[in-house]
Amino acid sequence: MFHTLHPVLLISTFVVNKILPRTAQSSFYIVVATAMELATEQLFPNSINKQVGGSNRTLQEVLQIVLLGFSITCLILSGLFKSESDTDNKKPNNQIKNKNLILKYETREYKNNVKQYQIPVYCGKADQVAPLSNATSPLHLHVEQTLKLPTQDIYKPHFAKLMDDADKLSFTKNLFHVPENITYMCGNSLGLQPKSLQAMLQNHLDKWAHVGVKGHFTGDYPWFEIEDFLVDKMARVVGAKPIEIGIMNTLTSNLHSLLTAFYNPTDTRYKILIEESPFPSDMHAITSHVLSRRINKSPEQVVIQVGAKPGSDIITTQDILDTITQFKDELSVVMLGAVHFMTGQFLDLEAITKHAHQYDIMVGFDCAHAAGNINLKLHDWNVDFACWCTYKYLNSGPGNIAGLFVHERHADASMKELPRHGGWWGHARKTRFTLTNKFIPQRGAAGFQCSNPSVTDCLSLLSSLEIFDRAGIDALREKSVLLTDYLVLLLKAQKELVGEIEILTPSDVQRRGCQVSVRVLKRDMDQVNKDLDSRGVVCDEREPDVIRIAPTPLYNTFQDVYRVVCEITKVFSK
Ligand SMILES: Cc1ncc(COP(=O)(O)O)c(C=O)c1O
Ligand SMILES: Nc1ccccc1C(=O)C[C@H](N)C(=O)O
Repeated sequence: MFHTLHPVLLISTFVVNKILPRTAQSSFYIVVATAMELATEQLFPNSINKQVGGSNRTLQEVLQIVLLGFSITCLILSGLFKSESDTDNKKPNNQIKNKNLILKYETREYKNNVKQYQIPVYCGKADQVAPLSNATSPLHLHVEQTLKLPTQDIYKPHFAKLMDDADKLSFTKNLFHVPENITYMCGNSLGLQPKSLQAMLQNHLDKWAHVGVKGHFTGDYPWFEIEDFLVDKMARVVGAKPIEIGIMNTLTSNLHSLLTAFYNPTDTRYKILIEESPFPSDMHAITSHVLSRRINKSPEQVVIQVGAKPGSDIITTQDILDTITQFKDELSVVMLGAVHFMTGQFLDLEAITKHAHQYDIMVGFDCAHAAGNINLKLHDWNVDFACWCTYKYLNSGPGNIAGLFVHERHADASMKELPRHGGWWGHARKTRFTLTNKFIPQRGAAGFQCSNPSVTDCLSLLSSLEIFDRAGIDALREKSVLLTDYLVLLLKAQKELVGEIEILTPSDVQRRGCQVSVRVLKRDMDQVNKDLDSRGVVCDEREPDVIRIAPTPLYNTFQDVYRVVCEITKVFSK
């Protein structure tokens, strides 16, 4: 049928079908047909009613038949050329369009964040779709779907305010003392003070002043069971069951207790795997165990380290798994930093644990930079043990009491299976005061306690955990992903920063928390940090050349992030 049609008819039909929605096309052809009939009447007024040739039809009737045929042909053809506007009406839900932009989404599951995000896989003008280079982030999705803005607005100054206005968690900032005239981005080192703490501590001091020793068993928070007020809340923050949580000591001393229990060197299995540049305290703890156990091996023979490939700062999961496989018969324990203090890389705890368990290797993590930062699932990921401090993202104050996790499956282990540093607070509560000399540990992580905890420490932690309960760790993580995504996006967009800085932290949101580590390439890092400080931006630095910036969802805003990037840009523009 095609080859009999006039090319003009084909082209005009194609154009009309591309431009008009189907509903408008039929009206268009009827108008064209009527216009042609009217034009014939005007041009040939004398011939219009005459009979054509030998037939008994007038010219007008013949014209009407021809034009009707023309309209029907055009309508048939319209089915062959799909209109852009028609696809708009039946828009598949993985595609978003506005006047200038077409974005196509692909659903990706972020198992560690639980949530499913749709990631834009290409972006461009409707007729020249191009791969999207830097729009692979949940922030873009949030913008398109929640704020209904074109993604290019992300770089405009009013955007940060729009994000803050849309933030369901904006109420939490006011629950903290935020230093005046400062943009504080240092929750990775020390969290801010909850406003509720002062009254809590004052009540505690008043109670102590008024009732003395009776305070152990009286008042709102009887000191004898003070940790009970924290355990459930802490369990929710790190994805654990209450039986798996201990509130005690400090991070490094908890790591020592856990190594005593879980590091069980034998003649053949005595090695410990740790990352190449761990926080020094972790390495000190491990090497001191090698010496104190008198296992007749040097730390060099015991400690295996896995690092990033040359030229990279990031350790690949595959390299960790391969190292475990390589030393599978000699490894006793894998002990890694869940979020690396320097690079901000978040390891795949679940994959590492699963892999090591195949070879009966115990797996533990230092969660100093992960607790309160990432919505951990320590129970579900089957981690054997973990420890963390509470003064960073958990805002309990400098040097405060720490957390410890021991998986439920070890809850009833005997002292022989999991030796614990005995102490009366870890002893079964009912007989704690019978002063028996036989140590019977409490079930679960509580059995790792030694001494009665500092009540001021516990209340300090409680004031922050109450805020976590109000906000919810999943919602906080969701905001954190957007905040940090925004920071990275803005940093990458500043032409003044090109060649001046390099971002170390993984770009994949699954593999990082809120912290972004930036390497200062040409300038003196210490001077850069001082300049930021003088401009009211508080970050921190790690030798030799890294600045750490941690937008913290509890008290940082999108406007804070915008301001920090402006100040960083000014420092590097000098
Ligand atoms: C990863 C890591 N591990 C261990 C520590 C030491 O913690 P603490 O002094 O509370 O024992 C820190 C920070 O101080 C840390 O960042
Ligand atoms: N507790 C401190 C006391 C003084 C100075 C720093 C700290 C830190 O916590 C540093 C942090 N652990 C880090 O990731 O570098």
